[in-house]
Amino acid sequence: MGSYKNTEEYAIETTTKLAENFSEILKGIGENVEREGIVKTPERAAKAMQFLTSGHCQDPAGILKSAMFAEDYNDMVVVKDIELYSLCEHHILPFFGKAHIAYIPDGHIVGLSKLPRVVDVFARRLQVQERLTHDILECINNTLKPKGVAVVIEASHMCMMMRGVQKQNSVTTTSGFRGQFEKIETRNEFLKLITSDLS
Ligand SMILES: Nc1nc2c(ncn2[C@@H]2O[C@H](COP(=O)(O)OP(=O)(O)OP(=O)(O)O)[C@@H](O)[C@H]2O)c(=O)[nH]1
Ligand SMILES: [Zn+2]
Repeated sequence: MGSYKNTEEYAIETTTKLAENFSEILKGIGENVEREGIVKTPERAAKAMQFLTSGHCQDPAGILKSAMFAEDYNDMVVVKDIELYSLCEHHILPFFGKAHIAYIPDGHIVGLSKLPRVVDVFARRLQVQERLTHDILECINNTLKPKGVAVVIEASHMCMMMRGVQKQNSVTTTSGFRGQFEKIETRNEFLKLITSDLS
């Protein structure tokens, strides 16, 4: 009997192995792993890590393909302010912020919710912000095959805030553009829409 409601979502052998390792980490930082507050922490941390990296075994192209609809709409579709939480692969600390996505259909539109789902699949991996941006961009480009696609991510990195250089207010922006968004007017229209309140 698991003590967490999401137990069935995780491979139990992996949870067990990770929990053993987290227990060693706790000992390594001088904790008493028997004390009441943290006796279940190795298992909790294991499940949290499994959740935060669960995108490694999900199929983002399949998510898009599950809701593509033939539609004769040829203008820009923008979904902005998609919140994201990922882990930097250097320190395994969170980076978090917003993704903005646009595409121009070429015969097919995609269910709107699928774009944030694709963001989550790629964010729930060990990442760098640049690769996360390109993963999302290429997935949409190769699967939906639109006339153009654009992705902008703005994020803050805990490894630059809590430790290291300790800068609390820096925001990193990454972007990628394909197809019609490589034209400056189309790109500018998208950038204007994501910075306005009217998109
Ligand atoms: N380009 C890029 N760098 C990242 C990202 N996340 C973290 N980093 C950086 O990865 C780098 C790793 O540099 P190292 O010098 O090997 O690590 P470090 O000694 O912990 O570096 P400091 O963070 O400067 O203390 C750091 O400059 C981090 O800021 C990311 O998404 N993209
Ligand atoms: Zn980092």
